Amino acid sequence: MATSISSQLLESLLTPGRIATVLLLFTVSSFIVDFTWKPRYSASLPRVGFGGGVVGSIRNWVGYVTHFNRWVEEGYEKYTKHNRAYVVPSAPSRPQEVVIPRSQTAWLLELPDRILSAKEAHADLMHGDYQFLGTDDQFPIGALHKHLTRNLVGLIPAIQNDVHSAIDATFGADTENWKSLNLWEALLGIVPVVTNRVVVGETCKNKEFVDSQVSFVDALVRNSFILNMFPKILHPVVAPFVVLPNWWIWRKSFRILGPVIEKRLHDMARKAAGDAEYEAWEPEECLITWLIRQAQADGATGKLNAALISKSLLPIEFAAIHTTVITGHNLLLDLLSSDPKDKYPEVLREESTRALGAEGDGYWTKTGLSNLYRTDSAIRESMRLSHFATALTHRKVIAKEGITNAAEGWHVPQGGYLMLDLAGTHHDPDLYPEPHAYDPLRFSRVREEYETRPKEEKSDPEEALRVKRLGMVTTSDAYLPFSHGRHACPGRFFVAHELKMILAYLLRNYEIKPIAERPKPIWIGQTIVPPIDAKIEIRRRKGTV
Ligand code: HEM
Repeated sequence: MATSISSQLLESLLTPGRIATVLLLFTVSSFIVDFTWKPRYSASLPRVGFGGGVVGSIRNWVGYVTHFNRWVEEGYEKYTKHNRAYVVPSAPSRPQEVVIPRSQTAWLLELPDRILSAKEAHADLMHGDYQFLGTDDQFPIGALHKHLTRNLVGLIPAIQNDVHSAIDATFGADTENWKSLNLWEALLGIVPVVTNRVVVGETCKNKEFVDSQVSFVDALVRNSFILNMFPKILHPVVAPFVVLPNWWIWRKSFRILGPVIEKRLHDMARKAAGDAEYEAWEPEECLITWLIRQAQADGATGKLNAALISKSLLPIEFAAIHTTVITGHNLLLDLLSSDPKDKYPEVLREESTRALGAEGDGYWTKTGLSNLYRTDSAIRESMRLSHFATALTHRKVIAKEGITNAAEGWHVPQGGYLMLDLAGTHHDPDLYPEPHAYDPLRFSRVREEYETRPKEEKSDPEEALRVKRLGMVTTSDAYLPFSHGRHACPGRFFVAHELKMILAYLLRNYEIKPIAERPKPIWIGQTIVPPIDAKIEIRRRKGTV
């Protein structure tokens, strides 16, 4: 009798309508709990968006997807330009952010990590605690900061070979017929292979492995978007399910990479133990080796584990692959849709032919690549104009007491967020005349004009420094695609080499038709969805095969 009553009760409770109502109530109450947990900012800070309170917050969450850029544009004119901070709404699961004016960039970036954290901000944005399968991303980030740039010169020939073979395989050798190719897919055939040269060395030639890393990053971006739409309080329940594809992809890729790492661990251990057989042996320079070297140097034997090392590569694959693909995509779209009368692709082709000719043996050197002023400028200008996120510098307040800004007197409590507005800065006519035009020689003109001056007109050291700082890897408070300060992207020196070699090889070996109109991205919140349908028409130059 009791059993039949309880089963009747259960049946009546489990009607689809009731389940939907319960789920809806649960979600709404989770949003309310989330809302009450979010940090509150000083009332003295001005706001953009649809207003405060519960109704305003709900409108802001919905409006975030379509209105974020408009809010930041408005904030730039009203507040940033007048050296004032302001608050902009965020996605539902995230706290609102305080946008810091350019004049206070140094203040923001010089605060120590124990007060204002880049790590926590990155982890929250990408839900790294769930998505990177339980690894600490500071291990690979630290290793990359320390080892990448110092090993870059030695890696140039291998990177160049990878660039050439990946481009040949993607664009083909037909010198007669024009091929119409999807540019996004073409770049996905090139950039991940080349990028993986510094991550996994020779294994970058294993297509199945490289494809798995691209799938991992795709899953990461997708999951991040999904989780951003859930109240944070539900993440511990929802996230383990959302990130199941990450585990699956990692397991698949580990079948390929696991034996490579096991062997490297074995060989490096024998070398470190002074085994005579290994005296002349040197490990391949790549992140796998740098992680092992770092763990050996720190005496962190627990980190000398193949599974952990392979998981530690994942945050770097994320930081490196799509950022570079989008940047290359923007660069080619900007360049090919520039006015054909200016013949900019031809100008860059001529420059790289001249510079490579001076190298003698057909291989780039660091000096040769750094002499590509115009190519460097064309990339820097595209990164200025065609940014892929409204902001790329976010910091989270982790100090218990919060932070107080002395210049304006406002306070942000623990858990609050601060950001630098890249979009407004990059399009400010006071910093960049005609800011919405793609002017590929914007920076090289100044550098070249300076070089041609007689010696006596180059005696001002400040001016010399200012000119030198126009190269694409130099960050500043007015140029933020790689962010700025001590957490500025450590991969940017590699990216500069990679993109210059890609562009030089493409332009020297292929004809590409101009594009009549620059395909536009779609914005969702503060990031773009690139125009991934864009196509280019391309044909191998005669006499280059
Ligand atoms: C065009 C391509 C790239 C762009 C636009 C880019 C941009 C950025 C930005 C904006 C940051 C955030 C810094 C901050 O929070 O202040 C960053 C961090 C980082 N990037 Fe890149 N990146 C690119 C390529 C790469 C590559 C190829 C690698 C590795 C080979 C890499 C490794 C990293 C790492 C490890 C960090 C974290 C640094 C830290 O927290 O100290 N990036 N990048």
